[in-house]
Amino acid sequence: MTEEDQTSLPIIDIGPLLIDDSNDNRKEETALQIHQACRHWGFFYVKNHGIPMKLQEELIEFSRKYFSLPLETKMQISMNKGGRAWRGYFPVGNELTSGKPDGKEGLYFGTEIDDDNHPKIRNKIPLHGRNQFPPIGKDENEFRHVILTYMTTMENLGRIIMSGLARSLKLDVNFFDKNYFLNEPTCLFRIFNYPASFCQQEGNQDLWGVGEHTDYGMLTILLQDDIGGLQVKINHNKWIDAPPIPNTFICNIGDMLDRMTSGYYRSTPHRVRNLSPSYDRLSFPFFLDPNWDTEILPIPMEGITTNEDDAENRWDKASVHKFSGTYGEYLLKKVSRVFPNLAEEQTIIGTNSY
Ligand SMILES: O=C(O)CCC(=O)C(=O)O
Ligand SMILES: [Fe+2]
Repeated sequence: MTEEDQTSLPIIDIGPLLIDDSNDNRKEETALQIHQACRHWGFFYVKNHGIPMKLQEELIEFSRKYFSLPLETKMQISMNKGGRAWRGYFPVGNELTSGKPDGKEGLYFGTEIDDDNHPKIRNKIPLHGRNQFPPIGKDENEFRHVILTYMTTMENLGRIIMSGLARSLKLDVNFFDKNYFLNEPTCLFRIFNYPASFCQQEGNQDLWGVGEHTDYGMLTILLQDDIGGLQVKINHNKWIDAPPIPNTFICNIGDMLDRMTSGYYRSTPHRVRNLSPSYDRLSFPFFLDPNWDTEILPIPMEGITTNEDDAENRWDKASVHKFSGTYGEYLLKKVSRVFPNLAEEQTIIGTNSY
């Protein structure tokens, strides 16, 4: 099948990766499917992932309750109250993914660090710290508990998928843990609400819920509700839909994996537009990224033809193969650019060097 013929993303049964048995054949079969998906698409669905339906439903239900609150109530946990951790709520239009305001509002979370003596806090490292949780649920901690449980569950799932991805590259199954996560991956979690009919409104016709972009890190695991609107660019000008499929997650590889594999696995551009005239769309991307302090060096790819020549064709014209430094430095510059106002407040505006 040529790429032109393909109109839907593959669905991979990752059940074998979850089972700890000595028979590796089924794991290798899953790894082969991951290999094909990453080579052709950079995107795939996973099923048989083991994440309880109840947890997914609670997350969706509490989020819907929160976003339906009046703006001034939501602003009580706005991102600029979250200080250097850059956590909390941002209203529609505040994030500029591809230089233009996005038609979405959202909540930003990361690994919860509430110990002021933690080295990252003492050293005033941005994007680390306490979360701001919406006071939703029977008691004020109920949504908090669901979010933290979901994040832990996603981190575990992400590591399992990365073990399959390591197999798919003929690497040791713990390769990414040992070399890039170092027991402390950078985990970011976002909850987005794309208001109904935003992009159809007067003056908004050329805006997107999220404009074309690639993800910064290694692996994104996305839960979406049943509205749809995610589109994936499968070659230079062809976009296909990535519709919701019950009890699956969508995975996609980010720029760091593109860089580590010297372009063998590409990070694929995607974008979102909620076309529903009457229903808001919820989505829940979880980002499993390298350790903050790790330098992202390419993996030796023996016997594989790689391709680092990407800048000209990329959505941002910036090569992921030409920066030097740690993942934290890379991420900070990227995030500063999509939230310029916040970056100015924190005086951590990034340069345009990559
Ligand atoms: O909302 C979605 O479906 C995708 C969001 C996304 O692409 C992102 O946050 O990077
Ligand atoms: Fe994305």
